Amino acid sequence: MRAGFGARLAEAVRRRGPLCVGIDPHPSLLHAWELGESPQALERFAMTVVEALAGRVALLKPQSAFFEAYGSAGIAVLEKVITESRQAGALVLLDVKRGDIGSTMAAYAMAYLDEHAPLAADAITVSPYLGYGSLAPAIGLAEQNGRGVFVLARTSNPEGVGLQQSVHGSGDAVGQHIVDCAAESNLDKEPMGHVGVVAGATIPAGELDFSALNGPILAPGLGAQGATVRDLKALFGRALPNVLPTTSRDVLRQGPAVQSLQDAHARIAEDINRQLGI
Ligand SMILES: O=c1ccn([C@@H]2O[C@H](COP(=O)(O)O)[C@@H](O)[C@H]2O)c(=O)[nH]1
Repeated sequence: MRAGFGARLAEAVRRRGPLCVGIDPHPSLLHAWELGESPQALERFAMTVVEALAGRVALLKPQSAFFEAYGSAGIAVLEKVITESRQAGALVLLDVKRGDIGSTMAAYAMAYLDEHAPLAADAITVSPYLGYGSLAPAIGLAEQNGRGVFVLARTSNPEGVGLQQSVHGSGDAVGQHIVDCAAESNLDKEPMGHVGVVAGATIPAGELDFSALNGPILAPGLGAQGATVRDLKALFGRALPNVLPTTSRDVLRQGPAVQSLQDAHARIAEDINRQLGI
């Protein structure tokens, strides 16, 4: 039986470091790489990133939207990205941000977290807007299969502030409430649980308390969205060992040469290690 996602992630980060790289085939990047826009271009782009980084990073994060845009041909490329990244030793966090009523959530769970699903990833992102409880089928199936989920708590985009800082019925801000719900799911799990949260690297320091989380924190927003490695230190404090700093465009812009992608990853990873000691 596969070990729990928390244990698998902790081991991967110990070996390869915490920096997660996103595979976001923006049309503008496909053009910058002189590939044009087609399913073949999508495949060339995505598989170049896999070739460059799947043997080096703990976690790759394909952004599903950019693959879905090409219909079934794009989904076929996404399947290949997931399979080959995992074969090269990277864990795959599929950024699909799914969320629905429980019975439909169960179908999403089967699509991405079941052993035999063509798009099965090591973890997926999920949205708690229909209530944290509605995510139970995904949280349950993930645990059963040694996989994980990352729940949006406080996103990196400026539009998220009003909703995520508003006060929930519990009396806490919505973002903090989600962190606390995830903490409950992770209670007593060693070395940490399989329910992570997403907290943007762009949010103000001190807004969220992660002390009880006992799970991973995905921190997007580095680089293209303006956050710096230095921001992470103030923002996450003692929770830093659980943080997975994440960047997509900052690395992808350096392509198409495999070596340039690897150099960009190494530069940011070194900066994280030097400044944060993680
Ligand atoms: O709060 C969030 C949640 C997810 N994302 C995703 O991460 C990447 C960021 O890409 P960059 O090029 O490094 O800006 C992208 O796929 C987003 O959908 C996020 O940015 N913020």
